[in-house]
Amino acid sequence: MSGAAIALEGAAKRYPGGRVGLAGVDLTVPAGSFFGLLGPNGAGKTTLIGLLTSLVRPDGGRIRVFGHDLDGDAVAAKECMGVVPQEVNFNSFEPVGEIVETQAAYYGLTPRRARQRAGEVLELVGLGDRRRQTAWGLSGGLKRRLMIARALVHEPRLLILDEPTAGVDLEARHATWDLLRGLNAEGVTVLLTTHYLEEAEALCGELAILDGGKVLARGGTADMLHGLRYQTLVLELSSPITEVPDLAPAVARRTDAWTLEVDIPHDHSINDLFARLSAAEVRVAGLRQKQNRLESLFLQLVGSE
Ligand SMILES: Nc1ncnc2c1ncn2[C@@H]1O[C@H](COP(=O)(O)OP(=O)(O)OP(=O)(O)O)[C@@H](O)[C@H]1O
Repeated sequence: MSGAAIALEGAAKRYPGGRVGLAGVDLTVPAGSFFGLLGPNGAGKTTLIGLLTSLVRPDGGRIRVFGHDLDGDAVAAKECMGVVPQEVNFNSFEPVGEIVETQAAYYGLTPRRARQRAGEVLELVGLGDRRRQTAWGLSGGLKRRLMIARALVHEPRLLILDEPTAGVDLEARHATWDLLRGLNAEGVTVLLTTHYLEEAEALCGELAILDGGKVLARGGTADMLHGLRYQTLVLELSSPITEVPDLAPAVARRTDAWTLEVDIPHDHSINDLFARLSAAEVRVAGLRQKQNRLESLFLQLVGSE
């Protein structure tokens, strides 16, 4: 598949009170890609999704979905996309099957086709046997999956998910990852926002990093993460030191007699660091990461602006 699933040109949003949601963003999401939007709180990710789904009115710019302009051809654009919002937004007292069938009716499916299609998508997300239950009893992870099933009912070519695994347990997260990978392998373009770097790394072939309503960086995930030059570890020592050991290529700083901060290059192994510490007779009682990798990535990008 070629061409753009999403093309933003100068997409801008300023909220009442002056807060910048998006500051004139140009961004292309290729058809068939698995694309991640990353950024700290307030970066503009939800605003971007809001503009795509017409929940937020733009102040300027042009947005096209598979070539359909959201301004003039919104119905065609919306038929191409399925949306999974951040918050659960179905009636939990309704049966699972009806939640999906009602959505199908919005897209003009006949009742018979809606029932059939609901069965297919519920089966796909692992809720085939819950059709007659109310959504009330579903776990947080299964509620998200129900929203994915609902978003897929009209067979969209583009699936947009706002933090699809926020707050769900590890097992449910991995099940959702497998589901999304499968959809993408079948040709569905996937755009998601996430706070989890490991989620972006596990799923997304391409990333855009947003901050302050602007795209700070965009590229292939592997290339972007290669830009993470080092990670910083804080080592608590079991005996005090007076001199900073030479741990090259890692670089150590003494915070106090019992604490070392060590910058290790991303391609350097922790085992090697420990071998060097041991050779320097530095004994380590505990270790933690000073920043997580996502924070480091933001800091490096903001620092290099
Ligand atoms: N309805 C609103 N009214 C006023 N300001 C808003 C509104 N929605 C968002 N903003 C502001 O716009 C900026 C971008 O917010 P947005 O929610 O798009 O960021 P985000 O990257 O999705 O953040 P999060 O990860 O916390 O969801 C922030 O400064 C936010 O405070």
